[in-house]
Amino acid sequence: FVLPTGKTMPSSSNPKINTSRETTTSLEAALLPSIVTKLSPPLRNTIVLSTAASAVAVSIYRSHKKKGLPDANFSEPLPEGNLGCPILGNIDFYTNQGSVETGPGDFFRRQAAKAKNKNIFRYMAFGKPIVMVSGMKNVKSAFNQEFKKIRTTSLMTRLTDLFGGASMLFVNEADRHQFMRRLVGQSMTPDKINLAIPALVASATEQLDQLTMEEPVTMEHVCTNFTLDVAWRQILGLDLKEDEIVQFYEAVDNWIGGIVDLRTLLMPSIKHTKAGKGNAYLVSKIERKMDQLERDGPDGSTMSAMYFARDEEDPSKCLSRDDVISNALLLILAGSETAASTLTVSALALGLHKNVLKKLKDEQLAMIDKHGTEEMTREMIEKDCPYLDAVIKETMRIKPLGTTGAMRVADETIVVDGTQIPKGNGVVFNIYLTHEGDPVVKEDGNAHMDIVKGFKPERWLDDSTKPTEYMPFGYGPRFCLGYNLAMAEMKVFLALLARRVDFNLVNMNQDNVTWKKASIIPKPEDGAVVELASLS
Ligand code: HEM
Repeated sequence: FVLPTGKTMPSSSNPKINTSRETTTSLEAALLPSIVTKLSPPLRNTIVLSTAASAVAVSIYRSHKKKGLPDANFSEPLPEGNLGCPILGNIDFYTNQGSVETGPGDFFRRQAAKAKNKNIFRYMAFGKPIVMVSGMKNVKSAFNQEFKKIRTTSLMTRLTDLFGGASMLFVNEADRHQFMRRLVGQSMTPDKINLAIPALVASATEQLDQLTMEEPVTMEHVCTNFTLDVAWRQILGLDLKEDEIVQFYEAVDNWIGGIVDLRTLLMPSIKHTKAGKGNAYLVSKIERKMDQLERDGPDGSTMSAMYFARDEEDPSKCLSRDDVISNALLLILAGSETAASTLTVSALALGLHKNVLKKLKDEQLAMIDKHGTEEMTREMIEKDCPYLDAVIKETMRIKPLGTTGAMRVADETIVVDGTQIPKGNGVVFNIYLTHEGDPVVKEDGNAHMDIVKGFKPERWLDDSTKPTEYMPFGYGPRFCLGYNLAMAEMKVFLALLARRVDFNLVNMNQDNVTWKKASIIPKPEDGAVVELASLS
């Protein structure tokens, strides 16, 4: 918008221009009404700049308004929902995402509470109207269109940069996505998980051995260290020395911290952010591991299974180095924080409900009676620990993913629950709102979603009380690929925890549970600080 002032046009080049005002150029003269050209340069520039800025604002406003319009080819109405400011959208999406009362995702719960149909409503963020879909019927209807009419979007390119853009999460072609899932999935079959159980037991034991009765223990740290241990040992197959382990933890922490921090998305370049540096560290570790695998051949790690995987449909096909890097990053991100947070919430729930901890311990004692202390296989955990399974399911029912899964965009207009989601709109699911609507568990004032009043693992042990509106691992073609590993990892940890310790919460009690405002899966505000009452 800066005007080229101070230059004199030669009068011969355009005789019509009044050259008596030295600072008037042909461009200005052509663009401005003659009265404006007679004004002094500062005033003239102010008017021109304001006019230009207003024109740009009006054009952005109009284009955003257009984005919120229905598809005229469809008769269904748009879902309800206030899109906020036409340019910035719902400001509190950025400023008021979570609350200490319920954790992340509070923005969506407030929006849902305002809508008549809380299972489908609109909001606006990142300059795009987004439709939030909840309830299994609606989720199935929308997300069965994955790859056909909706796809994940690189709307937030910063995120794809941080994730590794070649991972399966950002692949939008059905065949290529299936190919990646087949190959990466070869490392996650029940048989492979069974082989990984000793490594999971070793990782859990390593963390539990460090517990002490001398001072309070923050369970979030213990659970995070456990899942990170699984990440470097089992997923990446690294052999880290003590000081390198600390470096690894820090890198993952900075990297994931950047992904959940909206400010990272606004940076012009992520390279020099903490998140970018964490990402670069991990990529270098993965690169070196691939060199080692190439040199020394396969080992028992998830990385090795991915690196050497051949497609059973066409054995000449394998994952490229970039594919392996991006998917290894995805596994660390998808697998570490999610499982660590869920375990931390389980620890909180066990501290709040000592009767549940007692039942869990009794089940483990029976397991020891039957199999001894040394042996643990996937089959044993599956067959002999129904209560352990119920505790984890109940934790994930009450505190699933706080916000949404990956953002999708509608490539074509789709119809869900009698409303239209116009082409170009964002589409996301909400797991919390889906669980909240379950008819079997619905109780007065939604107490069933309260970790104090509603945490009842027993509901999972009887078919008549089992929730059916339940999707903690997502839905459809993108259903969590790490489901088997996640369940095994969490079960091994909680089984060993219940065998070895009894504990009391230090800061929280039945009247006082608070949550961190921002995280992928909700976490107690203090990280579940406990005092050990016994340790073996
Ligand atoms: C408590 C633990 C976990 C929870 C709650 C969880 C939840 C989810 C959810 C909700 C999705 C679907 C996202 C979407 O559709 O937008 C997903 C996808 C995925 N998860 Fe998990 N997950 C967990 C653990 C893991 C683990 C341990 C791994 C692997 C090490 C893993 C790997 C993946 C992958 C690769 C995808 C993407 C699949 C695709 O795009 O096809 N997850 N997970």
